[in-house]
Amino acid sequence: MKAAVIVFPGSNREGDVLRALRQAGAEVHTVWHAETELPAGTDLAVLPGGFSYGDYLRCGAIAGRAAVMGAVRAHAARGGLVLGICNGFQILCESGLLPGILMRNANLRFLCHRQKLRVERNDTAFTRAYAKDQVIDVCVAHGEGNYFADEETLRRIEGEGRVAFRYANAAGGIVADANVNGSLNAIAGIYSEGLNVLGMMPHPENLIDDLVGGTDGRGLFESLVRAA
Ligand SMILES: NC(=O)CC[C@H](N)C(=O)O
Repeated sequence: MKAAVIVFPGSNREGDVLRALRQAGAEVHTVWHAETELPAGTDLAVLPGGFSYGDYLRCGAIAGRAAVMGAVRAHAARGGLVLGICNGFQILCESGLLPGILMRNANLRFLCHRQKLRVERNDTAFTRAYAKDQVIDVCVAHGEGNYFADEETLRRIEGEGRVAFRYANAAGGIVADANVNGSLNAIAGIYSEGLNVLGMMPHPENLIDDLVGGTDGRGLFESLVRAA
């Protein structure tokens, strides 16, 4: 599997996601935001976490209009896989590749801690290595992760089974206490209509090694390598 990790000025998780992809067996290339093409034969484009363009305007707003996004959009339109994590999710929403928007966390604080997620479905390229409704441990690290969409969009996303992950408690319960940033319907990640684009706020790439606290994040990268 060939993956292209896009780097913007201010990205800071590109090394983490590169390591997670390599560990799962992918061939990984980094691509600077000013490029207008992805490496030939790219299966997966990854928008990593960070603070692209210093989070000016809104997180991801400037990166969403970067030159490389034309190539990412074309890749997605061909059915190619795209993964956006945290700032990457914000960029996907800002570029129109995914519906809705990420607002300031409800408590107006930057959140940085471990968090449980419920895997809503396991029949996509991103989640085959997990069980449906499995509760996984991930890390959250964001100031603007409060997912919002208008009523009709939300109904469509839910109706089409496009919620990938929800913030949950350890038993998989979707409860107010677990919804750390106030997202609508506790949404932590969503798919595109074709299920080939995934944007998610938490960081699975930061739990891929027992040495740093766990390996629940590995399944996502293993699923992608298997799918490709
Ligand atoms: N870790 C990240 O990608 C952070 C995303 C963004 N800068 C925020 O604070 O919301």
